Amino acid sequence: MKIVLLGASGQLGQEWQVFFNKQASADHLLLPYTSSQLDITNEEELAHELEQQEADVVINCAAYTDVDGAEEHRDTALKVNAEAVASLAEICSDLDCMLIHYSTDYVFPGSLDDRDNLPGGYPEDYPTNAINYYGETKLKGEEGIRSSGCRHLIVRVSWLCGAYGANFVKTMLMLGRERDQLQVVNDQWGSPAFTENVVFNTWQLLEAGQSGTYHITSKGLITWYDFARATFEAASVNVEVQPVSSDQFPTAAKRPHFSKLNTNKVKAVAGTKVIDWKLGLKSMLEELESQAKEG
Ligand SMILES: NC(=O)C1=CN([C@@H]2O[C@H](COP(=O)(O)OP(=O)(O)OC[C@H]3O[C@@H](n4cnc5c(N)ncnc54)[C@H](OP(=O)(O)O)[C@@H]3O)[C@@H](O)[C@H]2O)C=CC1
Ligand SMILES: Cc1cn([C@H]2C[C@H](O)[C@@H](COP(=O)(O)OP(=O)(O)O[C@H]3O[C@@H](C)C(=O)[C@@H](O)[C@H]3O)O2)c(=O)[nH]c1=O
Repeated sequence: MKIVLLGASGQLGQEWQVFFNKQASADHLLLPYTSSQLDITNEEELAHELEQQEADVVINCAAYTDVDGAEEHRDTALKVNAEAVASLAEICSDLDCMLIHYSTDYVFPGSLDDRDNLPGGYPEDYPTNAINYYGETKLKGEEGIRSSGCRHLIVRVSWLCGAYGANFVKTMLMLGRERDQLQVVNDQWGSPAFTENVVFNTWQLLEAGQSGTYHITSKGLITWYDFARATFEAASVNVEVQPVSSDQFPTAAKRPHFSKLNTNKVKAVAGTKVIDWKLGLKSMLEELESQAKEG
């Protein structure tokens, strides 16, 4: 199976490469492209490259992920997350290639009422209404894929964290080591998805011949404050963490009060594993520690 990986230098892109390196199977050939090797907004180049490669599967990890930045740099966010994704889907449809694409919890409205009414989280078919511009662009990307008619898996993840690239856990560890005190919001609820588990489960979905939209995240419901506290405890970082409300931590883009994704659909597919968030955090921190030891 020939697999093209787009956005290869991001956190999920790097995790896919680690996964294939560990698998080392002669049955799978992974062709990773960083943004400088292939810019997905360059439609002509994208079509040319995919035609040349005759891939069976394209995994799209490329995205504009700066949530606050998207409010200001609207054109870029729209181009990368929506227009380029729609073109990619058309190309995949023409080439009869399977497209695996990632989307976000921020496609949902994220109200506190939803937290009370949906204790298990948003199911895949719950009506979308994006919370911010990044979420809007990601939603348009999803719609572009569905209307292209290409064979696809759209995997929505939330609060993505892993040992490679930038994420909340790594930001907290950096800030926690620099400062004596931090303020972290305690009125936004959700659950982290860990890159290693996301890649594993996506692969299970592909191997099981699944298509359509799936949610992948961990078990549990926590706030960012809980997540920060647990990170410092597990990594033995001594910093005072103050819980604050969203109003006390203003950001350019609005964040949801609730963005838990329901994982019943993925859980029903044989071979998948939905892990507890504490276990995901532990194994991520272990991986970071072993990277630090290796220097
Ligand atoms: N991070 C998170 O918390 C969440 C992420 N997601 C989704 O998961 C997916 C993976 O996210 P994640 O790995 O964290 O993202 P990252 O920001 O870590 O990586 C995104 C990658 O996309 C690349 N990229 C950006 N623009 C282009 C372009 N025009 N052409 C080609 N590549 C480009 C970037 O390249 P470069 O580094 O050179 O800019 C980067 O390597 C995305 O679809 C994201 O929307 C969903 C929910 C949560
Ligand atoms: C750094 C920091 C953040 N926060 C808050 C801001 C925000 O509400 C929350 C998380 O901050 P981040 O900047 O990591 O979060 P954010 O960029 O919103 O993360 C999102 O990324 C995109 C790509 C997604 O798709 C989402 O699923 C989600 O993971 O924590 C604090 O309260 N204190 C802090 O010191």
